[in-house]
Amino acid sequence: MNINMKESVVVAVREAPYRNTGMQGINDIERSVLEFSRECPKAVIVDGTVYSFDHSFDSKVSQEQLYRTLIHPLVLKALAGYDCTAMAYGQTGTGKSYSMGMSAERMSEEHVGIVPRCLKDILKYMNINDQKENHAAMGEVFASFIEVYNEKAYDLLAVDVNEPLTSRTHPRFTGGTCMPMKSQKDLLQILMLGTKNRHVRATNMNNNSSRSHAIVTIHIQQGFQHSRLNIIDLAGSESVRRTGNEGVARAEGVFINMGLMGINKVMASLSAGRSLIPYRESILTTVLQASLNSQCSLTLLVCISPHASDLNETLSTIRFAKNAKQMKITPQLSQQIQQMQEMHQNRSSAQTTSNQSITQNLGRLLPNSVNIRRRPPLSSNPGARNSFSISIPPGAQPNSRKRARRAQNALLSSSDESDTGVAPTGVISPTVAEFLKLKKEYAELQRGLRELREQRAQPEVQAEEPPLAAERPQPSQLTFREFNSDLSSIAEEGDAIPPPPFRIFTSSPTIYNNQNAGLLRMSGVSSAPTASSSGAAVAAAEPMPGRLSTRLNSRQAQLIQDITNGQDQRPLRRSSRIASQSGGPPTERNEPAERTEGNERAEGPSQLRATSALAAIGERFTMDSTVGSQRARLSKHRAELLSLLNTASVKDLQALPQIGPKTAMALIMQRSVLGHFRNWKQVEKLPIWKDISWSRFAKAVCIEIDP
Ligand SMILES: Nc1ncnc2c1ncn2[C@@H]1O[C@H](COP(=O)(O)OP(=O)(O)OP(=O)(O)O)[C@@H](O)[C@H]1O
Repeated sequence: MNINMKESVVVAVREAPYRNTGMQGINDIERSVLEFSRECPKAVIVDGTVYSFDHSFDSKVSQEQLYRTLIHPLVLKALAGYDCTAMAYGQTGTGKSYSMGMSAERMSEEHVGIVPRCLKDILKYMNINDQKENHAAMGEVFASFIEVYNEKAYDLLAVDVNEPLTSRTHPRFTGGTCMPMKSQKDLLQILMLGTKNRHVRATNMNNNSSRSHAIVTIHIQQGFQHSRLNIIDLAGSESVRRTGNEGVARAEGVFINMGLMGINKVMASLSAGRSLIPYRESILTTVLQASLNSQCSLTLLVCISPHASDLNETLSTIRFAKNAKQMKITPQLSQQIQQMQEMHQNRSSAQTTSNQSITQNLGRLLPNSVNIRRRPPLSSNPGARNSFSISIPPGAQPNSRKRARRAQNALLSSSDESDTGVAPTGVISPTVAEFLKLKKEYAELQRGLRELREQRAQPEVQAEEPPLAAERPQPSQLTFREFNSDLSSIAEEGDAIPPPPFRIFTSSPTIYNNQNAGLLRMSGVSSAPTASSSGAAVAAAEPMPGRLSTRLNSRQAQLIQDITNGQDQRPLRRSSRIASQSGGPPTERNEPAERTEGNERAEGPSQLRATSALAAIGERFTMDSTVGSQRARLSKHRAELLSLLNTASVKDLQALPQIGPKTAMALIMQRSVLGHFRNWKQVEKLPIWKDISWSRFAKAVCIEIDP
């Protein structure tokens, strides 16, 4: 098959089948306003006027035929490293969700839609299967599922789906949870999870009308190359008069139309070849910035109704399709990939001078004022990759700093020897089943905490009951216990802690996530001019299951404190004081912490997590106990603290004693290079500790005590 990689916009129309009128269950017998002619297979005749597109499909077209003709070329492009988008647009009830295959319902093969078919082909082409040791695999595939509902974006795979990723007040979008895909079953599971959480409602026009715009993104990672296939099911444009919606449904309709209008404006600007595209006018376009831009191949499927009563909407949809065709898009491999390819070539062509060529390549990116120098490999870690550093003069302009940082990230990823391999080291990809298990545990934990709070809120009832901790094992406590026994056993094996198990693709090269900075930069909203700062990105990726362990620990700390200490006012360490000032443990997402005078310093859940973990540390070491249990507690503590070090952001790290901004930054950089810290010995040998700073730190966080 010949694929034109440079073909920019492909537009196709699909006729919807007749829908039931709802009047005594008789089929609609209106005359169809659509005609399709054999002589002109790419055209559709709407009420006598001919409109030509790249493809036109009547209502008899099968799902397979639609996929093969329209989407399969896009899949091949995505596999070749191009970012691609398939988008369905049209009036409500015309079969957009059906075509896209967003549903996880069991259905016969003939009804399976675009998303599962795409994934099936991608997995097939990349030789990926769910066998444990899959050496033949040519890369990795991940999928995320996001919806935009009422001008807020939600991660449908997040631990807490009610927490918006972005809203009018917080418009930064950094992408959603990415789950590894090894089989169709994995996809089915995330579709089930996503569609269960997605907003749908019965309206006059559709029994199962999507009230949100949904985006499934399939990330394809092949060595240093990362491309995305975005599959977008837009909610149907609707006329409030015809749908007869009232109240919430009516408001939803307004938001749906607002998002669609935003897309129209973006498309008009791209058609006019303007450099300033109004992505910020709606949350939908903010989220779609990575999928709807001048470099991303677009295939638009417009679904139109054959009913005469829908003629106005059909004509409006046709106009939309015509405008889309005018868009000036030049699909190209992202600059990042080009750079990486260039570097790769340089490296393989001259092995001995490889580092020089990387430096030279990067040198071109950098302003003259910024110097690159190469550091020797970390002697303590035999597997450590060569590390580089870029020194930025204090007076450098903000732009120079930005470019330097970008180059530093590229440098880090290029110095990663795994960049030509399948996966970056230090990242474990959990299965969907593992994720669901974690999610269930988290739900149990929340329930347990809720029950606990309720009981604490009723002291008189509680007084009649036996003490809570001794009497009734809460589901959350059980979870904690299991979780801790895992941690302890890991700790006993030499403090080895698994790295954060989940990978989040974010829009910006956040220091937090830059284990493979090149990869991260290419994902999410790749070229967002308002790329988020590391802190913001961490906050936006908050429901990141990879940091669930830290969340569990802080919850645990709270639970233990609640049960054992009650209102105990023992003096705490500095960090613990911060925790207590900040109003204690993190609150649940839907119940923001009350802002009191004292807790103003606690700036976010991640900060709270770090500080409350420290509170737990303080508590743990002031309690009397036997030597044996102290030893167990110490290994648990060391393991937990190491886990914190492996997951915390720059800001979180600064909550630890003896860690200032510079050390925090250096720790994060080292973590990025190494993948993760395997044990405390490795941390101790890092070149970041000056003179006696390590021993001070170790003393302050109680990890050097040998019980
Ligand atoms: N080509 C088709 N073949 C068989 N059934 C179809 C076809 N197109 C749509 N349907 C059916 O029509 C109904 C409405 O379709 P769907 O929910 O996909 O519409 P929609 O455009 O996504 O609507 P909304 O925008 O309100 O979400 C569904 O029951 C779907 O199964």
